[in-house]
Amino acid sequence: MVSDAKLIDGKAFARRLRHDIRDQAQGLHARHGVLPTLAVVMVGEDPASAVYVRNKVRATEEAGMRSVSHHLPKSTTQDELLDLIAGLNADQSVHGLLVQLPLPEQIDRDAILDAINPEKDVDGFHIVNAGRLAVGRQDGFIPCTPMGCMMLLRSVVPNLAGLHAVVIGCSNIVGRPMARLLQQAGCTVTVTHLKTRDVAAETRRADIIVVAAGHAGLVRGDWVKEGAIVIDVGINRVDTVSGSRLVGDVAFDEVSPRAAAITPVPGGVGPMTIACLLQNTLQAARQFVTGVIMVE
Ligand SMILES: Nc1nc(=O)c2c([nH]1)NC[C@@H]1CN(c3ccc(C(=O)N[C@@H](CCC(=O)O)C(=O)O)cc3)C=[N+]21
Ligand SMILES: [Mg+2]
Repeated sequence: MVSDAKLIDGKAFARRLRHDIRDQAQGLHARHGVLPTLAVVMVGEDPASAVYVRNKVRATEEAGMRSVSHHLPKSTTQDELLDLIAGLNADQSVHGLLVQLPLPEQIDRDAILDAINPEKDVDGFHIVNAGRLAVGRQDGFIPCTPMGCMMLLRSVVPNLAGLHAVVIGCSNIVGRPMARLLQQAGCTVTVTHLKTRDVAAETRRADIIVVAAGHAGLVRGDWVKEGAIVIDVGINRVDTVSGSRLVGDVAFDEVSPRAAAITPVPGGVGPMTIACLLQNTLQAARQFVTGVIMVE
């Protein structure tokens, strides 16, 4: 007899986390006079990006932190964007800095990401922070989505050591850093990607499945072992007769009866991504304070 999976409530988890962050941000401000500040840069008119940026700005302010946003036209040149980043890097009142992706095609994404001061790189996308994570150092910024996934996993299974985790997708933003974090937590990790011959054969053996493929309903019921934990990073807008709705990369109705625990979409990983961005912004402001104290 199968019982329904335990729903992992990312929205509630994120709300508690944002509340804790708010207290800590206030404490930092009271003790050191530093108001943690996040600069968000968006280029162009991608409607989904505009929604995410608005949500980030609102969450930052609700957590008692300051946000500065810069919205540049779609025609912005790479040099113009680099100039803006240089100014924000030099601005002592800005602790965290992110450039919303995707960028227009005339701009080289890696050149932009690598221009951000790594100590302000709250997305954790700079090559220095990717490198820190890759070699297991603890002093970098961890990308927000994988960080949020780890928190949700640990809320279900505090000790992940020895479990077999399968990550579907190997982007620099989710899959790769996710695999590294799982490995550091003691999991045996398999990463599947577009060239993998039989993804389902891998997921069927998994205790933990993290899917970030950007493919609605990819993970079917028979891909999942009874009692597995399933983390759905997918955000797919699909059209229905009554408008559009958001679905993940997991065929939720098929998978949830088999899984021990599963994240919904919406209300799972997405809200955690934003809460972890605030966590990283607080960390950036703390490190700024520590640096100032050491210089004094
Ligand atoms: N430099 C950069 N950093 C990012 O972190 C980044 C980015 N670029 N580009 C786009 C992706 C996407 N992303 C999401 C954040 C929150 C939700 C989120 O809150 N989702 C809600 C639903 C939101 C809705 O209803 O549309 C949920 O899943 O419950 C989703 C996706 C951050 N991204
Ligand atoms: Mg979600």
